[in-house]
Amino acid sequence: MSSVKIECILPKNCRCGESPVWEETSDSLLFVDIPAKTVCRWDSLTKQVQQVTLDAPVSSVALRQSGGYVATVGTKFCALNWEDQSTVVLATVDKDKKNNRFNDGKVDPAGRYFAGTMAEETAPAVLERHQGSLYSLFADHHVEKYFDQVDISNGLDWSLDHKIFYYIDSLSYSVDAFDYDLQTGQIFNRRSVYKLEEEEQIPDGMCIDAEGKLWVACYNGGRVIRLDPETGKRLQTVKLPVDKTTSCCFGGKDYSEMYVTCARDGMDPEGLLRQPEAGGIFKITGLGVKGICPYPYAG
Ligand SMILES: O=C(O)[C@H](O)[C@@H](O)[C@H](O)[C@H](O)CO
Ligand SMILES: [Zn+2]
Repeated sequence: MSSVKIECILPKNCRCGESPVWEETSDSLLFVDIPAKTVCRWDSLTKQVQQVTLDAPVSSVALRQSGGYVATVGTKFCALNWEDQSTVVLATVDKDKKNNRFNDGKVDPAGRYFAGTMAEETAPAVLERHQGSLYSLFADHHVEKYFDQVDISNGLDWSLDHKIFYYIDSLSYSVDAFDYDLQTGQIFNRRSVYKLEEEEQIPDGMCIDAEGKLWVACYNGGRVIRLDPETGKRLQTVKLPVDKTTSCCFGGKDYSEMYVTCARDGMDPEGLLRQPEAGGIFKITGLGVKGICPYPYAG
């Protein structure tokens, strides 16, 4: 029986922490603070955090095969050079939707950078609906659009055999699956694999573990849940001392630790007194299951 331990490893006051990604080569955790327009890198050995501030909300970050990172910034897919803090725009989406921005993004096993958009929120989960779309940036920098009518494009990951794409549109309160063609990057046959229960609140970021089970961060639910996408059953709930848990990834030695981001925005003063670690980065150990390493963008 494993004993689960949860600790705040970085008291960060993120307004909306998101997109945790483990970088093995630097023993670091990358993440973003969306409204603060920052990409952060926490070195697990020195415990130091470095950050780069960009010129628009940055909603996800990913590794890049050729070095440095890629990030979704406003409605642009960008390359990010960490050393000189410069960005290069690789592609722009939603040009006709001035109030839109990207939200969560992740690289597929073939190196395509998937990310979806949403209308800018006036308050957490309050926004003009059906404005978002799901896209991916191929290695040659062309963009494909999969579908529109998305409310809040959020968590995404792929099955271990690369044949299924899992996706969350938060306001559907559902974790969905598509058949996935890794060769072409096409998706087919959408269906729901899990509907959130009321106390689980809003499904946000997601990652898969080495047993093919899904971990979903529940915004306002203060927890991550482990799901079996084959049976549609919840296998485990891990509660955190903060309500606005936004995303999760595996990292650390052998990907045996889970890192969780969360938000402060939308909390009232009383809530912030009760949950002073809101906006910090959390580490969960003792889960007894490992994750898999993140795929780097191929372009
Ligand atoms: O982190 C995200 O994905 C969004 O950008 C956030 O704003 C919240 O999570 C959302 O409001 C809850 O659905
Ligand atoms: Zn999210």
